[in-house]
Amino acid sequence: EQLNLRNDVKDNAKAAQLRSQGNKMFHPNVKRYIEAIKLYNESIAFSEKGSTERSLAYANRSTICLKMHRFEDCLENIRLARESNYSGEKLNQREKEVKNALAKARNKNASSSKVSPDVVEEPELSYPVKKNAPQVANCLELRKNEEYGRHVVTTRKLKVGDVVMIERPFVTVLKDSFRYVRCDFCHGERPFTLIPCEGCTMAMYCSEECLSKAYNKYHRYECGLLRDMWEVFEEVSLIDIRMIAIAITTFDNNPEALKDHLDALDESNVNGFTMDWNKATQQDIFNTVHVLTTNQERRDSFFVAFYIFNATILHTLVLERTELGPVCEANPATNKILLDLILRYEQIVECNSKLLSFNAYKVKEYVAESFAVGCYPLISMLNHSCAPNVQRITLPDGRCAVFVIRPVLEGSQLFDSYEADHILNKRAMRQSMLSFMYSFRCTCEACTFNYP
Ligand SMILES: C[S@@+](CC[C@H](N)C(=O)[O-])C[C@H]1O[C@@H](n2cnc3c(N)ncnc32)[C@H](O)[C@@H]1O
Repeated sequence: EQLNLRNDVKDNAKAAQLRSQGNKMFHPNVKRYIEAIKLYNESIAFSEKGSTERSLAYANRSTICLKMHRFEDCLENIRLARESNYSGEKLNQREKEVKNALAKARNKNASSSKVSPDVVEEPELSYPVKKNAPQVANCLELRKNEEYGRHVVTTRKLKVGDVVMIERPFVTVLKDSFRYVRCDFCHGERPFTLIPCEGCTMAMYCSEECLSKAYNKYHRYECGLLRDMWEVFEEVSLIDIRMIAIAITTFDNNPEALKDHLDALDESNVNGFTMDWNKATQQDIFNTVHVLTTNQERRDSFFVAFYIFNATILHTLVLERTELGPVCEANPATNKILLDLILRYEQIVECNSKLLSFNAYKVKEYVAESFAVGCYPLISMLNHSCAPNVQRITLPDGRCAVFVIRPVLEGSQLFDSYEADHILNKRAMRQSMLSFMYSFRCTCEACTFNYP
């Protein structure tokens, strides 16, 4: 009650309010079209299916598309508005206008010899791949010791610019500011044509295909919880619930099968560097995430209590609002495993999640802007240094490439930076952040010699 938890429901009045805010941004004296599009999208997400509000928001979005010469997108919005029972005449005129403009643009393109498609160069691994793990160069090995736990070592000398890992994320969640700009499933930037989930106000998709893939892969278990979880705990809890959802769908939506699998799993035998990814099932891949470090034994009891508190709320909501409720009620052992997993993944996310970023152009310089948070099974094996020798770069499709940024000697460990590079942060601040979030005291060269 104190957290003011409530079901996420469509709300046409709120949709109308958001659309009118969008209209203010669209006004000829303001012309902040992207802000307007975001507000129209939020209005679409809040509106009920087939409602006047939804049709008006699509119609307004079509106006912006026309203004921005996005003719195909404009036609798509006209189609969506009509599908939502748009009743006015305005769209007929707009459709004519846009079809003419489109025909002209096509004629112009046909007569122009200059066709310059955007060619994006994709990085490739700089060395032959591991036979069992094509996402990793064959010179990388996973080792384990007292000081660092599991860590990644190179068996050959590496030079600056080498690419040694390119990995797909196991799970990702959009950051708030991109919720009404990017597809919640593929994260493609499609603000002009997003369509909403009909069950919640938090997820929009670039296509029916992504909507249905997301639903089957995880959204059916998170749909009713996302808004509350986001309002109370922000992104971390959203990845947590998404990981639980993926775990359950991986076992054919059967939590009992997941429980049996976990009961039989020997965690000490799971090693993503030696596993055969060419033949790996979804369950094998799930195992590599399930065994990521939680640091639970190193955490202060205050934090463990905090995680338990969060997990209890999430668990209660899952029981109340998803189809897992009756299953858990009938089987206390499954209920317990669900709570254990929520608590475990909350902590896994805390110390293993990475930002997915793109290069944004802001006031005369490019800066890395993060649009999502994700978890990568093998990249999670990289330990931290405030003077790292590798750097992660997000590729357009969400894969993460690991580049060497300082020469690395044969037999040395690869070190990533957990957003605590000595160039950007003072030692005291880095150390307190690392100890708070990752439960270790950093003894890297930058900390030892107090690099400026
Ligand atoms: C993303 S995991 C890295 C892999 C981890 N060593 C393992 O065994 O799973 C992050 C955790 O590794 C440990 N870690 C990372 N960098 C470290 C370092 N420089 N020194 C000691 N421990 C470190 C901390 O426990 C941290 O929370």
